[in-house]
Formats: sequence, structure tokens, C-alpha cells
Amino acid sequence: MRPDKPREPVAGPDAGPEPPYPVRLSGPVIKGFGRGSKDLGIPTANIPADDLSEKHPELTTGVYYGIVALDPKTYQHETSEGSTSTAVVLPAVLSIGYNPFYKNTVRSVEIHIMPALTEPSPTAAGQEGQTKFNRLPDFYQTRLNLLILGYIRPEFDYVSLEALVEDIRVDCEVARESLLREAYKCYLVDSGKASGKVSEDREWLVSFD
Ligand SMILES: Cc1cc2nc3c(=O)[nH]c(=O)nc-3n(C[C@H](O)[C@H](O)[C@H](O)COP(=O)(O)O)c2cc1C
Ligand SMILES: Nc1ncnc2c1ncn2[C@@H]1O[C@H](COP(=O)(O)OP(=O)(O)O)[C@@H](O)[C@H]1O
Ligand SMILES: [Mg+2]
Repeated sequence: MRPDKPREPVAGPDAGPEPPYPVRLSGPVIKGFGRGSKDLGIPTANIPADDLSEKHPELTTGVYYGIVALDPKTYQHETSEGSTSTAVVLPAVLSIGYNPFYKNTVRSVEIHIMPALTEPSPTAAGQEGQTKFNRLPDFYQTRLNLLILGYIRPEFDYVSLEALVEDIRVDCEVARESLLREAYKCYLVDSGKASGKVSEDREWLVSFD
């Protein structure tokens, strides 16, 4: 069960991702159990987890933050210049594991894509009414690249659905605050000052051959 402790506002070192991060994952967006949007009001893009233990033994079950890119061949997005052929890059929070609240028997990778850091956060504390999580037009089967930049917490079971949703809301805020730090923001926003390694990771993120 989730321990009754206050949450830290950021996760991971301020100086930037430390090994094993950034970790690269990719895959087509597949169907999950259909609970994300329906039960929780939190859509999560699921990607296959079949070869995770073999390829990424370092990824323990838990909640992580990072950035995602969607293949522009099947996911078009509008910018101020109209629609574009470059991949959209957005912040994300994800869970890797068995969802103890639902007692799944297979591991899943579930990614909730958040609005750009320049947009107001829909999950900020103190908003009126029920939290409205970010929602994009559906993009099943689209290829997704993910750069995991840090670990937030283990997965827990919860006393109620509301308690699970509230913890995921806080995860979104922790991810956002963590990514707003300069040594992480450089992965999302090309300032022209990024180091060779950061540029290499960014290039990998947006390449879909
Ligand atoms: C950031 C984040 C954190 C999560 N943490 C937990 C958790 O601690 N325990 C849990 O049982 N499920 C957790 N989940 C998983 C949700 O229960 C899951 O997204 C939901 O079951 C939807 O599954 P579906 O994509 O198969 O429909 C988390 C999901 C996200 C996006
Ligand atoms: N912000 C978002 N983050 C992730 N997926 C989103 C988002 N907005 C819309 N989606 C869409 O919703 C789908 C996931 O919804 P969900 O209810 O979790 O269903 P499933 O159980 O099939 O994963 C994604 O595959 C994607 O097409
Ligand atoms: Mg899902």
C-alpha cells in the first residue's frame, strides 16, 4: 500500500540524468486493458514490454519520467506554421510494471503524454473540480520513441481509485518540475547549446526510418 508520506517535488539529480539514464525505448502503440481513459480519466499509450527484461534489466518496475516523440508519418500535429513533417516531442510520465491496484499478471509499459512545458499544467495543485488529464487525438499503431530520464517511485496498491489518480496527478507534477530543470529541459527544447551526447539522444528520439 502507498506509504502515508509527503511527496518530493522533483526526482533525480539536478545536474542531469545519471546512468543508466537516458534509457531508450521504442515500439508501436498497442491496446491495453482499456482502463486508463475509462476508469481513471488518464489515457496511457502502451508499448510492448516483451523483451524488456532481456534488453533493459536495469528498468525495475516503477514510475519514471522522460520525453516522447511520435512518428510524423502517422501522427500529424499542428504548429503555428501549419502541419509539419517533424516528430512532435513532448514530456511524459510512465509506469512500468504490474499495476498492483489491478493485479495484472503481465508487465506493461504505459506512457501518459503531458502538454508542452510552455503550456499551463492541467494537473497543477489547487484547481477546481476533478483533474482533467491531457488528452490527444488517438494514435494507436503509431511508432513511439521514448527517452527515460529519471525514476520517480515504486508502484503501489491503493485504498481507492481516487487515491491512485491523485498519486498519478502528483507524478505528472513531479515529472514536469523535474524536466523544467536546465539539465533536463535541453532534451526537450533545442537551445543550440546542447552537448554532443544530448544532441545524439535528441536525434535518436526523432528518427523514424
Ligand atoms: C504515472 C503513472 C503511475 C502509475 N502508478 C501506478 C501504481 O502505483 N499502481 C498501479 O496499480 N497502477 C499504476 N499506474 C497504472 C494505471 O493503473 C494504469 O495506467 C491503468 O491501469 C491503465 O491501464 P491500461 O493502459 O491497460 O488501460 C500508473 C500509471 C501512470 C501513467
Ligand atoms: N495524453 C495521452 N497520453 C497517452 N495516450 C493518449 C493521450 N491522449 C490520447 N491518448 C490515446 O489514448 C490511448 C490510451 O488510452 P487507454 O485508455 O490507456 O487505453 P489502452 O488500455 O488501450 O491503453 C493511447 O493509445 C492513445 O492513442
Ligand atoms: Mg493505456
